[in-house]
Amino acid sequence: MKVLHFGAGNIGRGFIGKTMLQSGFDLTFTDINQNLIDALNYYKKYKVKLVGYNYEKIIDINNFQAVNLNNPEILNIISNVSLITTAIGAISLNKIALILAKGIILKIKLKSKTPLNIIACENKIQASSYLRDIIFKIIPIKYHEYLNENIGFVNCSIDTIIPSISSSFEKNTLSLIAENFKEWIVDKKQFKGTIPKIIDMTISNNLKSFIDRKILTLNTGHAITAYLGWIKNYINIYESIKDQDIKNIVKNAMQESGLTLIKKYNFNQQNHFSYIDKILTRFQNPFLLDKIERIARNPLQKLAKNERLIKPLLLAKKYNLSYFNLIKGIAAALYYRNKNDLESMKIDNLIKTLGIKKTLSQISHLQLDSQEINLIISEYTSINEIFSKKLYN
Ligand SMILES: NC(=O)c1ccc[n+]([C@@H]2O[C@H](COP(=O)([O-])OP(=O)(O)OC[C@H]3O[C@@H](n4cnc5c(N)ncnc54)[C@H](O)[C@@H]3O)[C@@H](O)[C@H]2O)c1
Ligand SMILES: O=P(O)(O)OC[C@@H](O)[C@@H](O)[C@H](O)[C@H](O)CO
Repeated sequence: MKVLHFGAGNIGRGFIGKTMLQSGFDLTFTDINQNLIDALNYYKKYKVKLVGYNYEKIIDINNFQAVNLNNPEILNIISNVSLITTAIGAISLNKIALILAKGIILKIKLKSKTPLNIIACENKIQASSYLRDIIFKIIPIKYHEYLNENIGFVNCSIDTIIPSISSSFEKNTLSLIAENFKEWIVDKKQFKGTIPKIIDMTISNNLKSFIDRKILTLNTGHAITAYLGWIKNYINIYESIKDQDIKNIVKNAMQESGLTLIKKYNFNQQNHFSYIDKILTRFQNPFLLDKIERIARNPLQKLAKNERLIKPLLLAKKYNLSYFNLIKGIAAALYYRNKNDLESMKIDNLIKTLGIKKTLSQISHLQLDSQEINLIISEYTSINEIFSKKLYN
């Protein structure tokens, strides 16, 4: 089976590319970073080192192609593959929609009847449906029947931690370190044609709860670990989570979010709290060297209403549950300032122009004089007394 993967970054090379090749597929990577495409074509191989507690395994990855997204050949490839996956960052999905639409129109003109499934493997709730809506707006209505019959937009939940590696464990800069844990769950109902047999991919009839479970637990806790750790000048996630004050806030915030999920989906509380403890152990993995900067990236996105920090807060409010530790995490996110992160600098500018309250209301769509916004602001102003503030690196 032919597969095209958008985004040859950490998860693209370290998990999806690896998985597709191990499943015996013909894989092409595409990316906007020409240096990366050149490196993939030069080395023609890389290694993924899987690390866990008392576990290490090196996997050789080879037999793939790599093409720049701007290479005109990409349209032929899109029209010809049966599976497309993406891992480019949720905010970039709208940037690939046009090229995907053009490739699909070419496929229609070539009278292809081979189903194409598209799986957006981003940390965004129902990312493939989001991409589908944009593509449907671009492609003329006369082709929509074809799209409904032949193009599957398959939502997924994807969980495996793959850090950005600054010093590789070997000369080939494409090689990566990844954690041994992996969980990739896709929605059974959204596939067109036969569901491909992909190793490490689990098919579910109940995906919505799995997506919320992952993003509103792991990513909620990860983000809070990063923002609190940044304030305390830690570099890596494992250092931050080793700090008992931070760990307490993170664990309590994950449990606050967890109690909303238990209420919403009727999860078993003991199982869900064990799931939280397992995630905390994963954050503590010292072999990953996962930088706080990677986890804290794009705070504007992370502070959005439907995202990992605000969504559990609103759910807790709805169900009349406690949310004080989530408030601490949100306040910490507002402190994130990193010159390498444009979104954090945008938040800084907004705070300077609008003040903290209006900024937060604008970013998160919380009501200006709501109880939760007042609690966040109060935490924001007092956070400096608890931790040593660090505004610029
Ligand atoms: N790394 C992880 O641990 C992990 C785990 C689960 C999910 N994710 C999700 O996967 C996505 C990618 O994360 P990552 O850590 O691999 O990031 P990354 O920055 O390492 O990789 C992203 C890649 O996408 C490329 N890209 C960006 N815009 C593009 C475009 N318009 N067209 C083609 N390529 C483009 C970039 O050049 C880069 O190579 C994110 O949505 C992230 O939330 C990451
Ligand atoms: O990729 P982001 O920016 O949405 O979130 C950063 C990390 O929390 C994330 O990449 C995790 O490592 C991943 O979601 C683990 O499954």
